[in-house]
Amino acid sequence: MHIQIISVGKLKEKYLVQGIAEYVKRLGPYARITLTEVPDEKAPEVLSAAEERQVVAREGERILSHVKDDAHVVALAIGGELWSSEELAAHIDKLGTYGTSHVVFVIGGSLGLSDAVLKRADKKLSFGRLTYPHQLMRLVLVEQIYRAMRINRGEPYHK
Ligand SMILES: C[S@@+](CC[C@H](N)C(=O)[O-])C[C@H]1O[C@@H](n2cnc3c(N)ncnc32)[C@H](O)[C@@H]1O
Repeated sequence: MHIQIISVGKLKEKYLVQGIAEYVKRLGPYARITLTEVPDEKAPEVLSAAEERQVVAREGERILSHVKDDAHVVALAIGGELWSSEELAAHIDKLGTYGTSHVVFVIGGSLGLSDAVLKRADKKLSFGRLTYPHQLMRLVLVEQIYRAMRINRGEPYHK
């Protein structure tokens, strides 16, 4: 299975770069993982609501330009469905069983995801009602994908 993670902005923090690289390495035997970073829209700190919508829409267009038509898209959204790790594992397993070979996880930028991206998403997944910084979210997500793969293979991992 090809798992692609699309996120907004260049990852800068060294500890996040290293943590993500570690989980991508661990995921090697389970799936092909690709990380796609789209540029964030440069904007002043203070924006009107209309300007914020424009920023999010532009970032959304960049995200969607990397989404293939046949890909199954899971958008990370605070208001999305709440799944356990086992439910995420079961979802990925089911996709593989029914022949989906390309799964895309999408993480928004600091202002979130556009309506167009949310509309394209096949699933909206919430990691709870807390707001995570978008760069940290990438590390949390790769760990959960790794956990899901271990669950699906029946392999031991931290409870
Ligand atoms: C800083 S958050 C954006 C906050 C923005 N106000 C919103 O409501 O989407 C950046 C991105 O990280 C992801 N994210 C942050 N917290 C999340 C959570 N609890 N569950 C799922 N995704 C989350 C989402 O993809 C979000 O677009």
